[in-house]
Amino acid sequence: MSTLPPKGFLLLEDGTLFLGRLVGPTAPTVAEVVFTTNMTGYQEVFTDPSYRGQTVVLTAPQIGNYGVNTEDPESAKPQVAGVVVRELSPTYSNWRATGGLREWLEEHQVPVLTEVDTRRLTKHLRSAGVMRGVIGVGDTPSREALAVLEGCPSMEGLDLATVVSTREVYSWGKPDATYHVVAYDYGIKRNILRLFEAHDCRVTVVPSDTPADRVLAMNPDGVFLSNGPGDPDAVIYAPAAIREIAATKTPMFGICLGHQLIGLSFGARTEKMPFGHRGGNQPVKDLETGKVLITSQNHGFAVVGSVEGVEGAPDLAITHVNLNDGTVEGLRHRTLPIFAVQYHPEAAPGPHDAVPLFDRFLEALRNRRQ
Ligand SMILES: NC(=O)CC[C@H](N)C(=O)O
Repeated sequence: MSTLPPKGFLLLEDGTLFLGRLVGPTAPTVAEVVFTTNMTGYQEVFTDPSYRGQTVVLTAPQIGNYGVNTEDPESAKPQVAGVVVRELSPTYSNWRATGGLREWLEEHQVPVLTEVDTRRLTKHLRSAGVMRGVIGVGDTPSREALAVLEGCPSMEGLDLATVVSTREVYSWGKPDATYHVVAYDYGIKRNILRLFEAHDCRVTVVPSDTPADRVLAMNPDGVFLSNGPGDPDAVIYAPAAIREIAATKTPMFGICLGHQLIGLSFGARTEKMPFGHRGGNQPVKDLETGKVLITSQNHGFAVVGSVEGVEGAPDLAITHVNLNDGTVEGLRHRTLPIFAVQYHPEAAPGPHDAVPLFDRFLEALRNRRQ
């Protein structure tokens, strides 16, 4: 018989308190509290480095029923600060499972606040905006928890990409692949690397602050700018390197944080969104074909612009917009072989509607060789 976990709480910075039961470490854990509407793919969400510095609320009412496995992680370990759920499944069943979610999160010391009214919490974050929150043990926040909450920096202005990036250069894919891509790692997800491999590319993954001349010396067919956590505007060294590579007409492709950095490199601004887009069913319109894609997303910042264009960046054209709120979801350079999307064509988790974008990048690599 397992004993009931102790009582626990989530206190938001606006004073709203949510009660539940706490599984895992009991020391106060503070982070930005965001919600995702993904129904499945919790292991991919928890291991996505873009979630660094965030506590994730899952709107799906039961999490963990298919366990965890060794194939789905998007990085070596969970990256989230904390997890908030309605129900943490007490059991799991799946042919791929190698263990339970609860045990896996406990092993990695990630606190889970369970038995929370996640519907009320999500509605609150939707109307008040995402904000910092502290998870702790008991049903009244201790003075220590309040102090920790007070000391938590805002996500705005925070460079987390540099923190999660690889320290060393490494290779992915078959050495005899046709194309060579250099990927800037701002918090890269493994499924992006798997998809490059499946598209006949070998990838050299480099630290986020690698100078442009070092990247160009690797003689890449194309350069990829990865997803990643934190405020894009705080990755201050990235735009200069991106502009230097762009000037050589090397094809470039950016996803999520990479998309935002391309925007910033050519004069655009980024801004924090009220509650972001996180989930597997965000409708995006491709303005060039008129087609609507259902996309996987995870971002809290966006490039400022609309269907009319990107503010401050006349060299960039808008290629995609979000149909829920009209925000910018895709960009391309008007004269250079550079394009980027705010959403996640690599899915993991989520729909595969946008996977053909990898073919588009491949086409740019092919064209360059001709
Ligand atoms: N998934 C990502 O790359 C997220 C980008 C950025 N950290 C944001 O929140 O908007």
